[in-house]
Amino acid sequence: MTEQFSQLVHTDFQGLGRIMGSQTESQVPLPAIDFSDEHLKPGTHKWVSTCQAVRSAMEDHGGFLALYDKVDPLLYDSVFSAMKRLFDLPSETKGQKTTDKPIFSYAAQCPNIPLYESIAIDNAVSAGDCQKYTTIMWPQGNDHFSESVNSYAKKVAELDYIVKKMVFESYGVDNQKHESMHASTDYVLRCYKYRTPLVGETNIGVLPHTDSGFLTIINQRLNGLEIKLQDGKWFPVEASPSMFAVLAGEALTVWSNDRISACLHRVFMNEKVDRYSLGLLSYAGKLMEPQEELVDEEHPLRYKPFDHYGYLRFYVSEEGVKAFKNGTRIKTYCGI
Ligand SMILES: O=C(O)CCC(=O)C(=O)O
Ligand SMILES: [Fe+2]
Repeated sequence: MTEQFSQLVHTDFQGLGRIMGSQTESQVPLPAIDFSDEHLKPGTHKWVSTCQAVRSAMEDHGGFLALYDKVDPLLYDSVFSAMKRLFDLPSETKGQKTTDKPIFSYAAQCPNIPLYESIAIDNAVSAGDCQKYTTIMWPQGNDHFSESVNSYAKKVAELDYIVKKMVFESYGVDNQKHESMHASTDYVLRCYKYRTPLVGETNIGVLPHTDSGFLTIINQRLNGLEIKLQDGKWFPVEASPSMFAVLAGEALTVWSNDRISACLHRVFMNEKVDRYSLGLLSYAGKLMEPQEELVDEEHPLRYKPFDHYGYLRFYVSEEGVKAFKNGTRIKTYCGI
């Protein structure tokens, strides 16, 4: 892992660790929203009611479960077996530089989350970029890897596109703005592996945290992901090929001028086999600001224009780490 990320994970999660321990499992579920219905088309009743459900879940919990059947179970098996082979490569191979963007392309052996390992594939929705990434990891080539990763990322990006279109529409923000943001969105496919704990070792996979992107869409191979609900309880997400946890990241908080808080989530390792999961994260490639439709007397402007990659660089700076400990990272970076 990069030294910077190690420091970030180490210090970040020390502060967050205090949140844990006093919470019990939630009895009220996180809303599950159906995106598999073929009648879910813009303009229909179903579309309008789904937009409302998305907005409510985002405002209440910072996320929801999407039931989405466009990732075929065979593709799900294929991409997770490709991931396993990626993680089986030597650390020096996985740790190679694959992008200039500050997206923490490889993280492992973080002192306070020893089970966690994570790899990021930049712009996985592009067949060419998947191929490029694959050739760095396997100079002899690995078509199974690049093809399954690219097909998977494209399917999940379709869900990301629909969810964002609905969020924009639910707040009365023009669809043109959505299209323009979509055109400059960078998608990163992040793969996670958690080894089983040794005797006496922690079963914490990742301590409670929020993500720095706009949306994160997680699909897990094994249970372990938990989401903090409005009532303060933790909701455990069930693993399934057609169940995706859609989580608001800090960029969505800025976009929404604080109407939507980033989703707090964590991972536990409760099983006796390694856990794999996948997250499609989206970053704004262009400067982004709170939507004017979401600024009024009751909701005065809370953020300055936001440079997403600037934020990722700030994230690992001394000031960023300090702000994180105080729970003010996004505010310190671009708050008014
Ligand atoms: O493994 C998961 O399901 C989520 C991991 C995660 O939240 C993260 O690393 O940001
Ligand atoms: Fe996360």
